[in-house]
Amino acid sequence: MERKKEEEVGKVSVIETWLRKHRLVYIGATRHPFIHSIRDGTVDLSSFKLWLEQDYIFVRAFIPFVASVLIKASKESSADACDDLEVILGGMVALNDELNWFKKEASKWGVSLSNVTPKKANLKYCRLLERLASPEVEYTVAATAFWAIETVYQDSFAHCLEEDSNVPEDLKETCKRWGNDGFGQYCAALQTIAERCLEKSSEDERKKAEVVFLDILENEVEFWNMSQKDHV
Ligand SMILES: Cc1ncc(CO)c(N)n1
Repeated sequence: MERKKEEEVGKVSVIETWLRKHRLVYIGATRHPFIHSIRDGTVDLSSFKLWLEQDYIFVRAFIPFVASVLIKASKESSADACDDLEVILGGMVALNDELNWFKKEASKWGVSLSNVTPKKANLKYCRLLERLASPEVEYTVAATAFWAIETVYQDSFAHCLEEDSNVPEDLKETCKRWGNDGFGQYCAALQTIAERCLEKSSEDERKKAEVVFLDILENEVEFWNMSQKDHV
């Protein structure tokens, strides 16, 4: 039924196809037990603090990756890519706010960010970011990765803000940080960029982007696991 309708309306986007094909992995990354525990208010606070410390390190490593996407966007010559630069630059500005937010949030919880040792899953994810920042990685692949990384957080934390949730008052700020509508629109803009690139790209490039998409989802699952593991 659904398929027939799509044929009438037009073809399904590349990203939509992936989301269907890899639905279980995507759900694993965006509906993780750690996220459920924030959503229902049963979260273990030492897990939350551990996540906060580790995510601060991740975000610091994320910034040079986003800068690399910005550089790639600036070299795109096609006319339809001219707005990409502004969207990505907006993302960089938001990351500056985010770093300040981490510092504020850490002091609220009595967490020190100055001497955090990155855990294995975090190091692994940061190394993936480093590889993806390389000039050899095509803009399509990098833009897809960027979209996926932001979207996992957006989808996860927006889930925590749904009406039937029971997020503790002092964790609402965190959920809003990534779950708010503005961040949702930003992720939609990143999706538009990635999708446009994917539609124009070669089969080979599209395949590479799909592999990276899956790699990111798996790293996100491991990142959530890491936050819970030592504290269950
Ligand atoms: C692990 C991780 N993934 C995605 C984001 C989104 O910025 C983040 N802050 N941390």
